[in-house]
Amino acid sequence: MLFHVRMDVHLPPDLDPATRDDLIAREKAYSQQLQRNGKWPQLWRIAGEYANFSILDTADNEELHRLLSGLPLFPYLDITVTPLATHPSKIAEDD
Ligand SMILES: O=C(O)CC1=CCC(=O)O1
Repeated sequence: MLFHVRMDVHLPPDLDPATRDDLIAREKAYSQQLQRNGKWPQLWRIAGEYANFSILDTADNEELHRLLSGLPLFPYLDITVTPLATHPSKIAEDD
């Protein structure tokens, strides 16, 4: 199942710099592992914002929730999820 996910990052301005760096490093490692195993096929920075648009590909809503709630930055994210369905006008890859 494909999901469009928007994540807005809201780190407290007074967060200890070492804690901030550690969170961001762990977030990167976590997301890159999911990219490598195909669960997170698209990750885009929204230009001009500390936010991203992502496509996640999970077996079901429960797996999506598990992956998102495991993000190291999860306590600092506003997350908006949109389920995706195939558009009837989309051409096949080989058309
Ligand atoms: O958009 C961000 O910076 C938050 C984030 C999600 C995956 C990642 O590596 O960073």
